[in-house]
Amino acid sequence: MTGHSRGASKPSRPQRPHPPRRRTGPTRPPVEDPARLAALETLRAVRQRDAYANLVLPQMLRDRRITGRDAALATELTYGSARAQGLLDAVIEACSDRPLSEVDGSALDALRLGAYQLLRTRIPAHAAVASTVDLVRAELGSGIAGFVNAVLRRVAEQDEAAWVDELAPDPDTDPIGNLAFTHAHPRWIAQAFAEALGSREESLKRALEADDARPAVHLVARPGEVSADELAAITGGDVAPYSPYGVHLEAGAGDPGDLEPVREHLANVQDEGSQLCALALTRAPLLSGDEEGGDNGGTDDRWLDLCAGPGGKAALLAALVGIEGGELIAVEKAPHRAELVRKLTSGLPVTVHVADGLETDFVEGAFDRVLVDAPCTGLGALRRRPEARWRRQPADVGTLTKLQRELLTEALRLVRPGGVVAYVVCSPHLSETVGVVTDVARRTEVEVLDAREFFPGVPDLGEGPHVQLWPHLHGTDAMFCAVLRRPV
Ligand SMILES: C[S@@+](CC[C@H](N)C(=O)[O-])C[C@H]1O[C@@H](n2cnc3c(N)ncnc32)[C@H](O)[C@@H]1O
Repeated sequence: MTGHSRGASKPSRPQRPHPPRRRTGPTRPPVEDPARLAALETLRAVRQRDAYANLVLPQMLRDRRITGRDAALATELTYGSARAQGLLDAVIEACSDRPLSEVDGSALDALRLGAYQLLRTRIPAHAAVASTVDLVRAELGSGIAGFVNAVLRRVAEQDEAAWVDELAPDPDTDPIGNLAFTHAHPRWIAQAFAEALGSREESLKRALEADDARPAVHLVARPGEVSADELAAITGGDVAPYSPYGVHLEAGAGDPGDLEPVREHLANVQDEGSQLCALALTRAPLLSGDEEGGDNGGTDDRWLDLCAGPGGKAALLAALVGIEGGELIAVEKAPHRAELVRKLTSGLPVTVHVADGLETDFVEGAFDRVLVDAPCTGLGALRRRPEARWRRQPADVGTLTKLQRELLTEALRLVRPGGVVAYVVCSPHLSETVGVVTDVARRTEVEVLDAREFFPGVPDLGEGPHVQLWPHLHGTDAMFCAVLRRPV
């Protein structure tokens, strides 16, 4: 994250007349430090092989039998360091005698881990520096350990607020850049949020803050099997505010995959926003396709999920259509993700097709309701995918919007006259949301419904007709949902 400093030149190294602030605390931690080692190795996997921290770390913790406080510490340090990477890198670079591009990758992982502890945790500075340097010495040798020690000591000379003050773009001339830096987001993402929010700075600040916080885990109770009240009682969670099937668990409440209702397929892990978007598809009124049918709706028993993997929404939709004796067809292009759909929907009336949604054998008008939960940048779920914000690039948007438009157009061909299509993305980026829907609606004969009607009880839905959810307003991922009906 270079280019965040106020001037064109690199900021001069801070020269502190006073001794560092945080020099107290426990003595050096033991070299045996499974939590930090797991964090360091996960950060390395993320950097070297584009791994996902939230898949690598839980597996590593299980394999190494790291539990309790150590597991909590490893999780906090890994996800926190991955999330704050751009901010940490700017500080590290300001404290280093060489550009980041010349720093050994493994040393950089360790520096991020150390800087995160210094700037964003209550771990005493001495312990943060010493434990990181010990790891580096053991793994990379004394030479690099000396470099890491020197940089981290400089990082420790001031707190996060002071570093932000020194390194962030000027709030008067670049308010979005300043907020992006402060809340550890790439500038282009903060810009995309600002455009979706209508450029109100206070909203952007709240959106970025919420995006930077550790999210609660949400569960969905399987309709017809268990109620949200029962699921909340079993798991110790709270009934969700908007989804009738939702339950919120406390942030950091352990691995939800270990919960009995999840193991027994009575519940899945699913963000409440995803639940609401799937439910919106089921709530939109159909029109009859026959000439005399008026608005009695006609058939409503064949639903399609055109981009189903890994299957969260498919499971909810299938449970609901199954109650009325209908079925869900789930299409997924990636075979391994289609397998996840099969697992997640076992016992439900679902047929899974491994196919490209643009090239299926289905005849035109074969379905009553179609969900297009299109591949997207995922900018709406950054809080759940720690490293994603630094991996995504602005160029990804153009490739994705082309596919999104094609999938939505195909969904409108596959739905019957009078049937409905929900277009959903986990992103607030206007190109992926309003841009796609507006473009397709201009080329296709379609009725754009006011999607807000299908989110009953949910506040702050703006002027419509589409719905954009936000972490800071709704406690959900930033899901977007448009509902379109094919004219009869
Ligand atoms: C946003 S995810 C869907 C999430 C899913 N609906 C859920 O709730 O679990 C998009 C999925 O579309 C799949 N996909 C991408 N291109 C596709 C295509 N052309 N046809 C069908 N599926 C596709 C991706 O592999 C990915 O699994």
